[in-house]
Amino acid sequence: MIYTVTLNPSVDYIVEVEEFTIGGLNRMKRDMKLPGGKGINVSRVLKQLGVENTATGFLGGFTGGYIEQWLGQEKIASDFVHIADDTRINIKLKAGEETEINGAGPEIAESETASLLRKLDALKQGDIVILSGSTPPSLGGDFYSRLIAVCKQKGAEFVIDTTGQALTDALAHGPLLVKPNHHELAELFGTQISTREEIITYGRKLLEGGARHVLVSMAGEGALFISEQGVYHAAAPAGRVRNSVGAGDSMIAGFVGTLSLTGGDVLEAFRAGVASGSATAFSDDLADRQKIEQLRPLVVISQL
Ligand SMILES: Nc1ncnc2c1ncn2[C@@H]1O[C@H](COP(=O)(O)OP(=O)(O)OP(=O)(O)O)[C@@H](O)[C@H]1O
Ligand SMILES: O=P(O)(O)OC[C@@]1(O)O[C@H](CO)[C@@H](O)[C@@H]1O
Repeated sequence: MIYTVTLNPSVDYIVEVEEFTIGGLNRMKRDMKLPGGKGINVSRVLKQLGVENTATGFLGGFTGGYIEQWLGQEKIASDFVHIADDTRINIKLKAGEETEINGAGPEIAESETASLLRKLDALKQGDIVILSGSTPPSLGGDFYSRLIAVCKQKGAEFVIDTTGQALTDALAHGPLLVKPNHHELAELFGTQISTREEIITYGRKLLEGGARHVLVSMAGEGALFISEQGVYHAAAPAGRVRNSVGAGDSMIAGFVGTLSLTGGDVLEAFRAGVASGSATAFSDDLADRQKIEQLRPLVVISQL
């Protein structure tokens, strides 16, 4: 079974204005309220790909209820800890460019933390746990380490999509996949990255640090895949970008879902990852199956 863990879900409030005036009254041209948070996005795209999975983490209040109901309508199995505080609302403002304002996240009580750890007790060998997104401040910086320890103890594989120290600490435990974008990769090493060669150099360091597979996404420039099998580039298919929120999560879903469906074909997984990321970038909501399948044959992979 594949599990996604979203410690800090969100209702993504996508707001489109013709022109944004700071300090003035802006009227929305269009708005959408979507379930969000990185692991939840991964779950929704996995479902589109026909990969059954269970979404877990913390949900609370009217916002948490909204997300749970949406997942239910899409027939995605969910097993969240219900918390007393409200799940956050993240604002995604579209005014030509995309501006994001993400909430810090709710207060999580110790008893709620203990409930999540108890749920993970059911993990077993062969399971894959996808740990994605930020951690609400009340959980403390090392919470992912505790979850990784449970995965290891149960013999489950894990994927981690987060930033900073939590990502660095996770490497030594052998994540199945890490997927920084090229800006996050540079930040992780406290450096500037301007060429493909530099991305490969720093991406290899993640592999040497313990990751089994490394994807470095580069938005419209596609992605690099770095693993023991070699280094590959995939160009992103061309299309009109509508909403790139969740493109990275879709890429993780495409990769992990296809790896699991094919029994380990990493290049097919890479292709599906890029197709899923781009399919989301070209959609208002996350990618659906039809769009992913349409783009899959258009992804050109070359070995470097
Ligand atoms: N403008 C775009 N055109 C085509 N494909 C895109 C575009 N933006 C994203 N993608 C696809 O999605 C993948 C992931 O995108 P990106 O590098 O933006 O990830 P990310 O920064 O983690 O995204 P996010 O945080 O918005 O979820 C890219 O490798 C590419 O395949
Ligand atoms: O604040 P975090 O947890 O880092 O990111 C949360 C978030 O920006 O990530 C998803 C897109 O990847 C959105 O659905 C959500 O709003």
